[in-house]
Amino acid sequence: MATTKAYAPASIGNVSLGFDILGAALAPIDGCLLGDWVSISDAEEFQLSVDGRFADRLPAGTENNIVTRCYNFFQDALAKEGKTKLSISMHLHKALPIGSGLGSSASSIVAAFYALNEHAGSPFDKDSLLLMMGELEGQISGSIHYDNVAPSYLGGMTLMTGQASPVALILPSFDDWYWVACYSGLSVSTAAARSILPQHFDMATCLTFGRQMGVFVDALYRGDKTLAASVMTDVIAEQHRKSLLPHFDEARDFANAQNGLAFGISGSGPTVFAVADDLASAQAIQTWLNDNYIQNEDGFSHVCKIDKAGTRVVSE
Ligand SMILES: Nc1ncnc2c1ncn2[C@@H]1O[C@H](COP(=O)(O)OP(=O)(O)O)[C@@H](O)[C@H]1O
Ligand SMILES: N[C@@H](CCOP(=O)(O)O)C(=O)O
Repeated sequence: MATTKAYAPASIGNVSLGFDILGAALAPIDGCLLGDWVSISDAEEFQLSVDGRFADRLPAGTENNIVTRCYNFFQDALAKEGKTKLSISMHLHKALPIGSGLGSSASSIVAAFYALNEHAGSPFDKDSLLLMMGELEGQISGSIHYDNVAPSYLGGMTLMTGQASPVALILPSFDDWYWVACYSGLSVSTAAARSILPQHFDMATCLTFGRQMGVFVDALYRGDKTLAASVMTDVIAEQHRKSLLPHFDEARDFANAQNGLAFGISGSGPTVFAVADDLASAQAIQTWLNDNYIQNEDGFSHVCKIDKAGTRVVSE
């Protein structure tokens, strides 16, 4: 029986400075897989089975799982192209907590579409698949944004173009940067965390947002780490969302005092991330976050590098 299994890494949406347009995929330095995986097998009838640490937090009912929606969307897309529909069953390994700010729904969506496309013999190109992924992410989080699906799919640090092709660009990143990601164990709904944001921003904020993005991309291409880190601040969402995150300001103060280069909310939180360019600082920040930011037994942290591979087929 033919089986296809795809893994899609966790991701940091926004990376502080790029609300909805910048994201980064994560690879823990201890080699563990931080992301969901989806496998597909030939079958007469569609079924979705689930397992994994956070499977029991998924909504009840196969039809309410985003993976089932991906399956239906993909089958319709095949039919529109005049191609034969798949006769399969799917399995989701749910490793990422829901509402964590680690791109949990995106990880399931990316792994599902990637596995479906591979299993079907790759009928859709990267941009077509990304547009499908963004559409499904939009259905679940309230509006289409690619800053989790694009890095999880393509790998690296990705910038959204707003164009149909290419949907996203992979930016250079610094190989010596460590990204400490700490999930507090609380759940913050992305849709709710989006609904508290203002719909309009003043001129000064818009100018800062644009300047920071431009400077950041230039600094990445020139390898200027100090300048790149100096513009990694969030003028859009952080001031509105940090009240949902107990100990956020103390965590930032500790990271800054520990040679941290940048600190912010991962996606819509409650995960926070800190960047350091030496392992000792990254580990000191991780220890503090473990002791002070984690709120319950669901919480965890990882010291990561950027995952440059993105989603990939993995063996059984
Ligand atoms: N496979 C899945 N993975 C994650 N969330 C799912 C999945 N299937 C359905 N959902 C639902 O989608 C919503 C995702 O919430 P959201 O806050 O966007 O999570 P995240 O920020 O972790 O991606 C939740 O209501 C969750 O129950
Ligand atoms: N740009 C989005 C990112 C949401 O990421 P998630 O991991 O919390 O789903 C936002 O900030 O709303």
